[in-house]
Amino acid sequence: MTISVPATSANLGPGFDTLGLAVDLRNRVEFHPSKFFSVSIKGEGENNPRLKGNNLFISIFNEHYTRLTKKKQNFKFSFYNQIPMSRGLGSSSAVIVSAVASAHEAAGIRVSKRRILNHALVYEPHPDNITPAVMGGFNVATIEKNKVFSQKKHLPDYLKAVVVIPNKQMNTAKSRTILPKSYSKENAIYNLSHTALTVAAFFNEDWEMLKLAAQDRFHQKARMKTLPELFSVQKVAYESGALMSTLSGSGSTFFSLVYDDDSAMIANRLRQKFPDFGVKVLDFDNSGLIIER
Ligand SMILES: Nc1ncnc2c1ncn2[C@@H]1O[C@H](COP(=O)(O)OP(=O)(O)O)[C@@H](O)[C@H]1O
Ligand SMILES: N[C@@H](CCOP(=O)(O)O)C(=O)O
Repeated sequence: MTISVPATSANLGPGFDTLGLAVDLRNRVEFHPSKFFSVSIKGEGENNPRLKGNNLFISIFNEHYTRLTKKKQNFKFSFYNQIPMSRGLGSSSAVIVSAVASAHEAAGIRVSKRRILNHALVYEPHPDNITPAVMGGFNVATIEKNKVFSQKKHLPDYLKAVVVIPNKQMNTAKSRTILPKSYSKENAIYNLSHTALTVAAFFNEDWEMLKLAAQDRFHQKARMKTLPELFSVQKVAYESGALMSTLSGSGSTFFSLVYDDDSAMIANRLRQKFPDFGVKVLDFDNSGLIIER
């Protein structure tokens, strides 16, 4: 059994805790029942001994497997990770979603993606990453009565993501503590109207509107100040023709949406200007959670 989940870029500027999309960088896990518990990791996290034991995946998997089967069973898990940790590309959401989905599969219980999403919400209280991780594509999401309500837009092939990934880790929980405790009415209206315009631009495929729409007064500036080169990354991305360029999740990755035709040129400019940062051109992912039986 193989389960895979894509990386995500959340917020997309003004849509704090609300907007997110999936990119084609996946964490994959294979597992089967075994006499002894074992974990092997290839890719991201392979040199991290903490992940070989009771990591976030294992604890969520065990919780759901025991709840569903009322049994204890050892498994052999093999992880193939492409999503860098604590860089704003939704590594924790991918792990949470894959653990919930894997436990249901291991228990022989088939459930809808919506059900898996609602289980994932227990571990990640904002829906902007877990929704595209499960559904793929661009998503707008909210929570009502502990359930996620969302709308998805399929992203076309002629768009690409260019991500600039610094070495610096930014833990999401920690990076939420540096945000203001409250916002003025003026700034609330600013973000509300810009989020609405961003959503409309995605659904109407008005990509040229995104640069104006995707401006934020809630979280980006405070977070980018902790790694000031990110202001220059955004400037270079826009000067090179990016359609939108925003902090990815809580950072440190910077996400740009670009036309496919411009993607190599924009990525090369960013590589030249920021040789210490990783730069990748990625397809968008419209599949989300994939279960291969
Ligand atoms: N592949 C993984 N296996 C196990 N746990 C992981 C993995 N990736 C991320 N995590 C967990 O998620 C945490 C990172 O979460 P967070 O700071 O929200 O990063 P991100 O911005 O990438 O979602 C890690 O400290 C670890 O606990
Ligand atoms: N809305 C959240 C998104 C966090 O995304 P991540 O990829 O950094 O986990 C926030 O901005 O805190």
